[in-house]
Formats: sequence, structure tokens, C-alpha cells
Amino acid sequence: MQDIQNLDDIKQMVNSFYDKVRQDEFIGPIFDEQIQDRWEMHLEKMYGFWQTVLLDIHAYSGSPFPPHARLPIQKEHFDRWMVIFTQNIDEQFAGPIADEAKWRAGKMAEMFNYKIEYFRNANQKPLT
Ligand code: HEM
Repeated sequence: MQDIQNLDDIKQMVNSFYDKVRQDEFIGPIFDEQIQDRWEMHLEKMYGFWQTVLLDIHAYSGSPFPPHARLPIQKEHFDRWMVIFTQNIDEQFAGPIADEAKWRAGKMAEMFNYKIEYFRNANQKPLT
């Protein structure tokens, strides 16, 4: 099995991942609800994001966290996201870059979840 090597591989990884995500009854509806008819734009953005992370080509310059801050998601959703992401890579790619993709995704899922929990708890505190 080959490693992730170029933009075509990134597109293959991203497209197949979001195909599976959209079919998943637990997290699929959360994406569709938010993205609606902007899927093409989302996929383009994600090609750029993963190119930047994995191939060192600066094709993304956004802030990954803010769009997630108000989504109705918690640890169980990130866990499902990670299972689909990991399986999807392992089905098609193997090597250091494929490993890096799984590692980075895991770290970001952890950080997103931590921030979401932190803000949720902070907002629940009484003001006094
Ligand atoms: C269950 C977990 C997750 C859900 C439901 C989710 C959902 C979404 C949605 C709906 C958007 C598009 C926002 C919009 O354009 O309206 C988005 C953007 C994005 N997501 Fe996630 N996401 C999840 C986990 C992750 C993880 C673990 C990563 C780490 C790789 C990630 C990386 C990104 C990035 C980079 C963007 C683009 C941000 C930008 O607009 O610049 N997401 N996500």
C-alpha cells in the first residue's frame, strides 16, 4: 500500500472520508445541517488544510477551531469522527504521512473537544 504523496492522494483521502461521514447517522446530519449546499467549498478548504499539514504546501490559512465552537458536539462525536478517519486512511494508505495524518487529526480532535467543553462550562457559571 502506498503512502499519501500528493494532492491527488489528499483529494482521495478527503473525498472518501466525507462520503463516509455523510452516510454516518450519528455525525452525518451535524455536517449536513451546518454545511447545507456549501459542500464543494468545504471539500476545497479541506484539501488545502491537509496539503498544508501533510505536504508542507501552504494552501490553507484559516482558523480551524471557530466553526466548531457552537456545533452540538461532544466527545462521542469526536470519537466517531476519529474512527471513520482512521479506518478510511488505513483502507487506502500506509506510511509515515498516513500516520502523521491520523496523529494530527487525533491531536486536533482532543484540542477541539477540550475547548468546546471549557467554553460550555465557563458559560454555565453564574456571573457573581
Ligand atoms: C464530530 C466532529 C466534527 C464535526 C461535526 C465537524 C464539523 C465541521 C463543519 C460543519 C465545518 C464547516 C463549517 C462551515 O464552513 O460552515 C468544519 C470545518 C472544518 N473542520 Fe471540522 N468537524 C469535526 C471535527 C474536526 C476535526 C477532528 C478536525 C481536525 C482535522 C476538523 C477540521 C476542520 C477544518 C480545518 C475546518 C475548516 C475551518 C475553516 O473554515 O477554516 N474538524 N468542521
